[in-house]
Amino acid sequence: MNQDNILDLALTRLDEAARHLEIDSDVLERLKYPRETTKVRLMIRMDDGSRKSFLAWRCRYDDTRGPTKGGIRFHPDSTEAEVETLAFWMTFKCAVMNLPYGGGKGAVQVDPRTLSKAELERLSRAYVQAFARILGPDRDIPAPDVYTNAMIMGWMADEYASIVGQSVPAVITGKPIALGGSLGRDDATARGGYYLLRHLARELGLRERMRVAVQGFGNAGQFIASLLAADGHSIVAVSDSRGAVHCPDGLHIEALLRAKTAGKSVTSLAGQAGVTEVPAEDLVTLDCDVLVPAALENMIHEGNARQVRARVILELANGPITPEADRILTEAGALVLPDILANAGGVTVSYFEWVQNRQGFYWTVEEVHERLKVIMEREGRRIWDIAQERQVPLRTAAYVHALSRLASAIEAHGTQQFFTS
Ligand SMILES: NC(=O)c1ccc[n+]([C@@H]2O[C@H](COP(=O)([O-])OP(=O)(O)OC[C@H]3O[C@@H](n4cnc5c(N)ncnc54)[C@H](O)[C@@H]3O)[C@@H](O)[C@H]2O)c1
Repeated sequence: MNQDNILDLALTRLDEAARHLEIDSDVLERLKYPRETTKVRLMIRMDDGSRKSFLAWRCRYDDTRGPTKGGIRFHPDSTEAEVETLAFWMTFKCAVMNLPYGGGKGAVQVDPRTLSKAELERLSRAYVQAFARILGPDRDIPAPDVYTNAMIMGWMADEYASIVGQSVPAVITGKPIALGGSLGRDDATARGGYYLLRHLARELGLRERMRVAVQGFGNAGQFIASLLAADGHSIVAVSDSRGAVHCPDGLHIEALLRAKTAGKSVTSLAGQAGVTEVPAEDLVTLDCDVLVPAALENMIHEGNARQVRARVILELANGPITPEADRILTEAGALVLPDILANAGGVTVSYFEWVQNRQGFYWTVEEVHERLKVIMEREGRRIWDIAQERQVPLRTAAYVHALSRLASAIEAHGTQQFFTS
């Protein structure tokens, strides 16, 4: 995702939502641009004694509803435009879920697989040193994203504590449990999507035993497959970067998980009873009731959208459907549960972690699940109702819902009408 116009493309969602609401022009002026994007060059010592530099960014897109919140990605293709687009999405995701946060995002342009563990630690600490004046539990709160994890968050929290001279666990979420992480954070994204799907199953016209295809068998993909399989649904296909496997009677999830734990591809199951290997790109076109994109951006595009046979798509990945593909799917009658709602379970449990850190009082996993369920069902229902009332796709309804919350917060500071009347 490194085209220069990706933020412009993302902003078309804002314009579309604005057409359904009567909002002050101040609101759009505020939301059309990121509040601040800081770019730095991080310099670290490599294991061989040399020094190497890496570009890094932190964007705080909008903080009207609270401190900015969003992950840090370590990826060789990261760009400033991508960071700003992801921060824009976070602004809307937090508003959809009514979390008291604005949206932010960060990135380092690096392939972390080329670094040793010690170099990775130095890079993570250098990121916090560079951005410490922007970060803070009431200012900007990072979390993991692509190729960053709980250990990296632990190093970052530790570095922040040394800079400010005290432990401040609420400055970063997605930490290891031993350092103040929340129970239930590991499967939160998938679990949120699972609660949403279960809650709206009747309205979505889903049958009691669904056939599900999952694209991307990583964190989000493995957990959603396990949760749905445990309820008796059939996972008919899964894919990873190396290929896909298909079994119309349902794949054996435990065997797939074992293969991944052993470092093998899902395709290693091919050849077992009824299991065939198919090219990874064919997964989205297979016959199923629910398609779950849980890999990367732009996987469903103009070139394959017409072949999608699923009637319901649960977007666990961020931005897996291009705007053209979205139009094709909507015209064909597919129902897309959009990313800013469907994968918001992750940031919601991050919010729970921040709350627990600030209270110094920790919840059981059952409490985390119950609170997540309540929020997913409440906001999912509201978005379903908006879509029905206004006869718009669920994605537009989610943006309308978020924009009305953002507009109320921005307008509460006084609108043009207030100052001129
Ligand atoms: N993990 C979270 O909490 C979280 C929260 C919100 C959104 N998301 C989004 O969900 C998506 C997946 O995140 P994750 O944390 O599960 O990442 P991950 O790295 O654990 O898993 C990604 C999976 O996608 C597979 N993949 C890569 N290219 C593929 C291809 N061409 N075809 C099929 N599979 C391919 C990889 O092999 C891997 O199995 C991303 O878009 C991420 O932004 C994740």
